[in-house]
Amino acid sequence: MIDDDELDPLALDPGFADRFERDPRRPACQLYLISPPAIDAGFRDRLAAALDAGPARAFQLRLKGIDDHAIAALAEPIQRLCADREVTFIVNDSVGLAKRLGADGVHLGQDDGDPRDARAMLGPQAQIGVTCHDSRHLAMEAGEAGADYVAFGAFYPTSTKDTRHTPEPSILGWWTTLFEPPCVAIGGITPANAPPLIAAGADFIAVSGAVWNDPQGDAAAMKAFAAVLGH
Ligand SMILES: Cc1ncc(COP(=O)(O)OP(=O)(O)O)c(N)n1
Ligand SMILES: Cc1nc(C(=O)O)sc1CCOP(=O)(O)O
Ligand SMILES: [Mg+2]
Repeated sequence: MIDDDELDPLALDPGFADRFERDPRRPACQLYLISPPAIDAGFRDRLAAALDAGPARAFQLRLKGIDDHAIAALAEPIQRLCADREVTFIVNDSVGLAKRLGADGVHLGQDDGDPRDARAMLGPQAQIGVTCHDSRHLAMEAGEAGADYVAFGAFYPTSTKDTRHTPEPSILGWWTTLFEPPCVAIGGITPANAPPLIAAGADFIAVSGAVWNDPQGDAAAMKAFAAVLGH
Protein backbone atom coordinates (compact mmCIF):
# COMPACT_ATOMS: atom_id res chain seq x y z
CA MET A 1 0.00 0.00 0.00
CA ILE A 2 1.31 3.40 -0.96
CA ASP A 3 1.32 5.92 1.87
CA ASP A 4 -0.95 8.79 0.81
CA ASP A 5 1.56 11.37 2.07
CA GLU A 6 4.13 10.04 -0.40
CA LEU A 7 1.73 11.10 -3.19
CA ASP A 8 0.89 14.53 -1.79
CA PRO A 9 2.06 17.10 -4.34
CA LEU A 10 2.07 19.82 -1.68
CA ALA A 11 4.50 17.81 0.46
CA LEU A 12 6.77 17.21 -2.53
CA ASP A 13 6.32 20.68 -4.03
CA PRO A 14 4.73 23.34 -1.80
CA GLY A 15 4.12 25.64 -4.81
CA PHE A 16 2.05 23.04 -6.70
CA ALA A 17 -1.38 24.53 -5.98
CA ASP A 18 -0.32 28.07 -6.95
CA ARG A 19 1.05 26.93 -10.30
CA PHE A 20 -1.83 24.57 -11.17
CA GLU A 21 -3.29 25.27 -14.60
CA ARG A 22 -6.25 23.33 -15.95
CA ASP A 23 -5.55 21.36 -19.10
CA PRO A 24 -7.54 23.33 -21.72
CA ARG A 25 -8.57 20.04 -23.36
CA ARG A 26 -10.59 19.12 -20.24
CA PRO A 27 -14.21 20.28 -20.33
CA ALA A 28 -15.02 23.12 -17.92
CA CYS A 29 -16.32 22.22 -14.46
CA GLN A 30 -20.02 21.24 -14.40
CA LEU A 31 -22.73 20.68 -11.81
CA TYR A 32 -23.53 17.17 -10.55
CA LEU A 33 -26.81 17.50 -8.70
CA ILE A 34 -27.61 15.09 -5.86
CA SER A 35 -31.16 14.47 -4.65
CA PRO A 36 -32.30 15.21 -1.12
CA PRO A 37 -32.11 12.06 1.04
CA ALA A 38 -35.92 11.83 1.08
CA ILE A 39 -38.38 12.81 -1.67
CA ASP A 40 -42.04 12.36 -2.52
CA ALA A 41 -43.83 11.94 -5.85
CA GLY A 42 -43.84 15.74 -6.35
CA PHE A 43 -40.06 15.83 -6.57
CA ARG A 44 -40.10 15.24 -10.33
CA ASP A 45 -41.64 18.68 -10.93
CA ARG A 46 -39.33 20.29 -8.42
CA LEU A 47 -36.33 18.82 -10.24
CA ALA A 48 -37.69 19.96 -13.60
CA ALA A 49 -37.98 23.54 -12.33
CA ALA A 50 -34.48 23.42 -10.85
CA LEU A 51 -33.02 22.17 -14.15
CA ASP A 52 -34.92 24.92 -16.00
CA ALA A 53 -33.19 27.49 -13.80
CA GLY A 54 -29.65 26.20 -14.25
CA PRO A 55 -27.98 23.27 -15.99
CA ALA A 56 -26.70 20.07 -14.41
CA ARG A 57 -24.66 17.49 -16.29
CA ALA A 58 -25.58 14.63 -13.97
CA PHE A 59 -28.18 13.81 -11.35
CA GLN A 60 -27.76 11.25 -8.59
CA LEU A 61 -30.75 9.62 -6.92
CA ARG A 62 -29.48 9.31 -3.34
CA LEU A 63 -32.34 8.19 -1.13
CA LYS A 64 -31.72 6.87 2.34
CA GLY A 65 -33.87 4.79 4.66
CA ILE A 66 -36.18 3.23 2.06
CA ASP A 67 -35.92 -0.05 0.20
CA ASP A 68 -35.10 -0.57 -3.45
CA HIS A 69 -38.74 -1.23 -4.45
CA ALA A 70 -39.81 2.15 -3.06
CA ILE A 71 -36.84 3.86 -4.71
CA ALA A 72 -37.68 2.20 -8.03
CA ALA A 73 -41.26 3.53 -7.88
CA LEU A 74 -40.05 7.08 -7.22
CA ALA A 75 -37.24 6.82 -9.78
CA GLU A 76 -39.19 6.20 -12.96
CA PRO A 77 -40.49 9.76 -13.71
CA ILE A 78 -37.23 11.29 -12.55
CA GLN A 79 -35.23 9.03 -14.82
CA ARG A 80 -37.47 9.96 -17.77
CA LEU A 81 -36.99 13.65 -17.01
CA CYS A 82 -33.22 13.22 -16.91
CA ALA A 83 -33.27 11.34 -20.23
CA ASP A 84 -35.36 14.12 -21.84
CA ARG A 85 -32.86 16.74 -20.61
CA GLU A 86 -29.74 14.69 -21.43
CA VAL A 87 -28.81 14.68 -17.76
CA THR A 88 -26.87 11.55 -16.80
CA PHE A 89 -28.97 9.58 -14.29
CA ILE A 90 -26.90 7.93 -11.58
CA VAL A 91 -28.21 5.66 -8.82
CA ASN A 92 -26.46 5.73 -5.46
CA ASP A 93 -25.29 2.66 -3.55
CA SER A 94 -26.92 -0.20 -5.43
CA VAL A 95 -25.64 -1.83 -8.62
CA GLY A 96 -28.67 -4.10 -8.59
CA LEU A 97 -31.05 -1.15 -8.55
CA ALA A 98 -29.07 0.65 -11.25
CA LYS A 99 -29.35 -2.48 -13.40
CA ARG A 100 -33.06 -2.91 -12.69
CA LEU A 101 -33.77 0.71 -13.65
CA GLY A 102 -31.44 0.79 -16.65
CA ALA A 103 -29.74 3.81 -15.10
CA ASP A 104 -26.83 5.54 -16.81
CA GLY A 105 -24.61 4.57 -13.91
CA VAL A 106 -24.03 3.95 -10.25
CA HIS A 107 -22.14 5.70 -7.48
CA LEU A 108 -20.23 3.34 -5.20
CA GLY A 109 -18.98 4.19 -1.73
CA GLN A 110 -16.08 2.26 -0.29
CA ASP A 111 -18.56 -0.27 1.16
CA ASP A 112 -20.86 -0.43 -1.86
CA GLY A 113 -18.96 -3.03 -3.89
CA ASP A 114 -16.13 -3.37 -6.39
CA PRO A 115 -16.26 -1.27 -9.58
CA ARG A 116 -15.19 -4.37 -11.56
CA ASP A 117 -18.31 -6.25 -10.44
CA ALA A 118 -20.43 -3.18 -11.22
CA ARG A 119 -18.90 -3.07 -14.71
CA ALA A 120 -19.61 -6.75 -15.26
CA MET A 121 -23.26 -6.19 -14.31
CA LEU A 122 -23.88 -2.82 -15.97
CA GLY A 123 -21.75 -3.04 -19.10
CA PRO A 124 -19.19 -0.87 -20.83
CA GLN A 125 -21.39 2.24 -21.26
CA ALA A 126 -22.26 2.57 -17.57
CA GLN A 127 -20.85 5.50 -15.65
CA ILE A 128 -19.33 4.14 -12.45
CA GLY A 129 -18.22 6.59 -9.78
CA VAL A 130 -16.32 5.83 -6.61
CA THR A 131 -16.02 7.68 -3.29
CA CYS A 132 -12.35 8.25 -2.49
CA HIS A 133 -12.59 10.55 0.58
CA ASP A 134 -9.25 12.40 0.85
CA SER A 135 -7.15 9.51 -0.45
CA ARG A 136 -4.90 9.53 -3.50
CA HIS A 137 -4.36 5.83 -2.94
CA LEU A 138 -8.11 5.05 -3.07
CA ALA A 139 -8.46 7.19 -6.19
CA MET A 140 -5.70 5.34 -8.01
CA GLU A 141 -7.24 2.03 -6.96
CA ALA A 142 -10.61 3.18 -8.27
CA GLY A 143 -9.03 4.27 -11.54
CA GLU A 144 -7.32 0.91 -11.92
CA ALA A 145 -10.64 -0.82 -11.21
CA GLY A 146 -12.21 1.04 -14.12
CA ALA A 147 -14.04 3.90 -12.39
CA ASP A 148 -15.38 6.56 -14.77
CA TYR A 149 -14.99 9.23 -12.11
CA VAL A 150 -13.52 9.57 -8.64
CA ALA A 151 -15.13 11.66 -5.90
CA PHE A 152 -13.20 13.51 -3.19
CA GLY A 153 -14.82 15.00 -0.09
CA ALA A 154 -16.05 16.32 2.15
CA PHE A 155 -14.42 19.66 1.31
CA TYR A 156 -16.67 21.67 3.63
CA PRO A 157 -18.89 20.91 6.64
CA THR A 158 -22.19 19.37 5.61
CA SER A 159 -25.37 18.35 7.37
CA THR A 160 -26.35 15.96 4.55
CA LYS A 161 -23.95 13.19 5.64
CA ASP A 162 -21.67 12.34 8.53
CA THR A 163 -18.21 12.78 7.11
CA ARG A 164 -14.78 12.01 8.55
CA HIS A 165 -12.43 13.15 5.78
CA THR A 166 -11.47 16.64 4.68
CA PRO A 167 -9.29 16.74 1.57
CA GLU A 168 -7.18 19.69 0.52
CA PRO A 169 -8.38 21.24 -2.78
CA SER A 170 -4.95 20.44 -4.29
CA ILE A 171 -5.99 16.76 -4.50
CA LEU A 172 -8.21 17.82 -7.43
CA GLY A 173 -5.34 19.33 -9.39
CA TRP A 174 -3.12 16.38 -8.55
CA TRP A 175 -5.73 14.02 -10.03
CA THR A 176 -6.44 16.01 -13.18
CA THR A 177 -2.74 16.54 -13.85
CA LEU A 178 -2.06 12.81 -13.81
CA PHE A 179 -5.26 11.03 -14.82
CA GLU A 180 -7.93 11.30 -17.49
CA PRO A 181 -11.19 10.32 -15.74
CA PRO A 182 -13.03 13.26 -14.21
CA CYS A 183 -12.83 14.09 -10.51
CA VAL A 184 -15.81 15.22 -8.47
CA ALA A 185 -15.64 17.53 -5.46
CA ILE A 186 -18.38 17.01 -2.86
CA GLY A 187 -19.39 18.08 0.62
CA GLY A 188 -20.96 21.33 1.77
CA ILE A 189 -20.43 23.08 -1.56
CA THR A 190 -22.29 26.35 -2.09
CA PRO A 191 -22.07 29.00 -4.82
CA ALA A 192 -19.96 31.06 -2.39
CA ASN A 193 -17.37 28.41 -1.54
CA ALA A 194 -17.23 26.56 -4.89
CA PRO A 195 -14.72 28.83 -6.71
CA PRO A 196 -11.57 27.54 -4.93
CA LEU A 197 -12.54 23.95 -5.82
CA ILE A 198 -13.19 24.88 -9.44
CA ALA A 199 -9.87 26.74 -9.58
CA ALA A 200 -8.11 23.76 -7.98
CA GLY A 201 -9.21 21.46 -10.82
CA ALA A 202 -12.64 19.94 -10.06
CA ASP A 203 -14.31 18.51 -13.16
CA PHE A 204 -17.62 18.41 -11.31
CA ILE A 205 -18.97 19.94 -8.15
CA ALA A 206 -21.56 17.65 -6.56
CA VAL A 207 -24.21 19.47 -4.59
CA SER A 208 -27.30 18.58 -2.59
CA GLY A 209 -28.18 20.79 0.38
CA ALA A 210 -27.13 24.09 -1.17
CA VAL A 211 -29.83 23.59 -3.81
CA TRP A 212 -32.63 21.79 -1.97
CA ASN A 213 -32.29 23.68 1.32
CA ASP A 214 -31.67 27.16 -0.07
CA PRO A 215 -34.05 29.58 1.67
CA GLN A 216 -34.27 31.55 -1.60
CA GLY A 217 -35.52 28.42 -3.37
CA ASP A 218 -34.08 25.75 -5.67
CA ALA A 219 -34.18 27.93 -8.77
CA ALA A 220 -32.22 30.75 -7.16
CA ALA A 221 -29.56 28.28 -6.05
CA MET A 222 -29.32 26.70 -9.50
CA LYS A 223 -28.95 30.15 -11.08
CA ALA A 224 -26.21 31.01 -8.59
CA PHE A 225 -24.32 27.79 -9.42
CA ALA A 226 -24.74 28.48 -13.14
CA ALA A 227 -23.19 31.92 -12.66
CA VAL A 228 -20.25 30.53 -10.69
CA LEU A 229 -19.67 27.87 -13.37
CA GLY A 230 -19.86 30.45 -16.15
CA HIS A 231 -22.97 29.05 -17.85
C1 LIG B 1 -20.59 12.11 -6.20
C2 LIG B 1 -20.64 11.42 -4.88
N1 LIG B 1 -19.54 11.38 -4.13
C3 LIG B 1 -19.55 10.78 -2.93
C4 LIG B 1 -20.70 10.17 -2.48
C5 LIG B 1 -20.73 9.45 -1.17
O1 LIG B 1 -20.95 8.05 -1.35
P1 LIG B 1 -20.86 7.08 -0.08
O2 LIG B 1 -19.51 7.21 0.50
O3 LIG B 1 -21.29 5.72 -0.49
O4 LIG B 1 -21.93 7.66 0.92
P2 LIG B 1 -23.51 7.77 0.68
O5 LIG B 1 -23.77 8.81 -0.34
O6 LIG B 1 -24.01 6.44 0.20
O7 LIG B 1 -24.06 8.13 2.01
C6 LIG B 1 -21.83 10.22 -3.30
N2 LIG B 1 -22.99 9.63 -2.94
N3 LIG B 1 -21.77 10.83 -4.50
C1 LIG C 1 -23.20 12.42 -0.18
C2 LIG C 1 -21.95 13.02 0.32
N1 LIG C 1 -20.74 12.36 0.22
C3 LIG C 1 -19.75 13.06 0.76
C4 LIG C 1 -18.37 12.58 0.81
O1 LIG C 1 -17.53 13.26 1.43
O2 LIG C 1 -18.10 11.56 0.21
S1 LIG C 1 -20.25 14.56 1.38
C5 LIG C 1 -21.84 14.25 0.92
C6 LIG C 1 -22.95 15.21 1.16
C7 LIG C 1 -23.23 16.04 -0.07
O3 LIG C 1 -24.31 16.88 0.18
P1 LIG C 1 -24.18 18.44 0.44
O4 LIG C 1 -23.93 19.07 -0.88
O5 LIG C 1 -25.54 18.81 1.02
O6 LIG C 1 -23.08 18.64 1.43
MG1 LIG D 1 -23.02 4.76 -0.63
